[in-house]
Amino acid sequence: MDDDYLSSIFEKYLHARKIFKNKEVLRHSYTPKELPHRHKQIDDLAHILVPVLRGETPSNVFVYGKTGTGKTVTVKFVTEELKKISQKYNIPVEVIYINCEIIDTHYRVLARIVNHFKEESGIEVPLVGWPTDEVYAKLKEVIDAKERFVIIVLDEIDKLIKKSGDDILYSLTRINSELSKAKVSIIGISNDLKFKEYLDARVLSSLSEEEVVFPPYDANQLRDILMQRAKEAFYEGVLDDAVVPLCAALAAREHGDARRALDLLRVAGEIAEREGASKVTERHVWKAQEKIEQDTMEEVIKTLPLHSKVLLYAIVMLDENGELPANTGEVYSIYKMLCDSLDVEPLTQRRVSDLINELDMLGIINAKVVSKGRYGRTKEIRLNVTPYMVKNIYRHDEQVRPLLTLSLSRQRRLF
Ligand SMILES: Nc1ncnc2c1ncn2[C@@H]1O[C@H](COP(=O)(O)OP(=O)(O)OP(=O)(O)O)[C@@H](O)[C@H]1O
Repeated sequence: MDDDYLSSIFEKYLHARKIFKNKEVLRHSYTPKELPHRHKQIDDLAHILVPVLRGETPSNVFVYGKTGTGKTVTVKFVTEELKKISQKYNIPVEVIYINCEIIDTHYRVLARIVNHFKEESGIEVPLVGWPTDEVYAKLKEVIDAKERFVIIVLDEIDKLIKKSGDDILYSLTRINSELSKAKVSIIGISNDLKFKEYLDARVLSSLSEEEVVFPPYDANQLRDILMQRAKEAFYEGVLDDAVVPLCAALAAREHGDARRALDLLRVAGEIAEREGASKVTERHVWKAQEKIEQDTMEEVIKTLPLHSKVLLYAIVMLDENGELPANTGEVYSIYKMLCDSLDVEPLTQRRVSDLINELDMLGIINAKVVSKGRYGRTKEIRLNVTPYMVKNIYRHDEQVRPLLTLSLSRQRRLF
């Protein structure tokens, strides 16, 4: 790269029209002051929590709806307001927000609650090491130190239950009978309704004393949400008229996900900025869509289990050798060779056939069943991502990195 090239990049940036006035407004962590199209849910939650202001314990609530429907932001919005108003009237309310995707064990949830009060109690539980019973006893002690309401928000509660079972909910939903001064209420949030099956019937009924449902947004609603955020995020006149409706329409297709809509708008702006463009146009939105899809796919591939990664690499090798579409048997024989070179025990062909279906469902490959007349039916397997993408991911993955040095013809000669 020479000096001229670099200085031309700087010049371009310097003279480019500014796109973002405040990009933070489009980030997931930003809580907007208004939440269009969530009045009903805000109202429902407010009515469920209002007993606090009269000195009564609110019911537990189960909040559910698909991803990006505004559950977290609405619960935070309502509980923040509740805190403000309770302070005004000197009613002691503590809200403890716990993201169970990160804090995902019984022990860690209890520790997080105890540590919320550490300044007041002087007690801090380490991240590991204490017997769980002892942490629970401390939790009761610190919570019950005074008369107050404690609202515990368990966001992504399904992750906690799947990983650690429902003991934690069993304890927390019964805790009020063991306290003398404080009162505890739980707000559980989830985008996965199936997790209810993992719950004991009594736990489920006390968690869902009240339920608040968040339906997906439609394209018009997403447009309003984006418009409101776009006004603060972009300079005036920078967004082409078609940009917001297109972001809204694309995200509405993805089960009405406001997070996706905001990401599309932000990434489209970033792409326009990088190009030195003076306006964000539909073309930038389409590019943003492509980039987000690629990033999501990369994330999915990164988190595949080992055997699926090996299997995918067998398909990549066949693709690079011009041998796709292939059938399950052909893919299986390469997969076995690759397992051998990694020193891992291969799975059976039947199990691998299931993994092929899973990769197909994830959109990484295409496995179409075709009829071969009297020879029965077989699968035609094709790759849906580029070999380049897969190799790039595997380069940073110790377990499968050795596969990158193998060549198909050499492997075949060896076996
Ligand atoms: N009505 C709304 N008005 C403004 N912004 C919204 C609205 N609904 C959602 N958002 C924004 O969309 C993004 C996703 O919302 P949120 O995190 O609350 O979704 P969620 O339902 O909790 O999703 P998940 O189940 O994936 O956690 C956030 O950036 C949030 O600020």
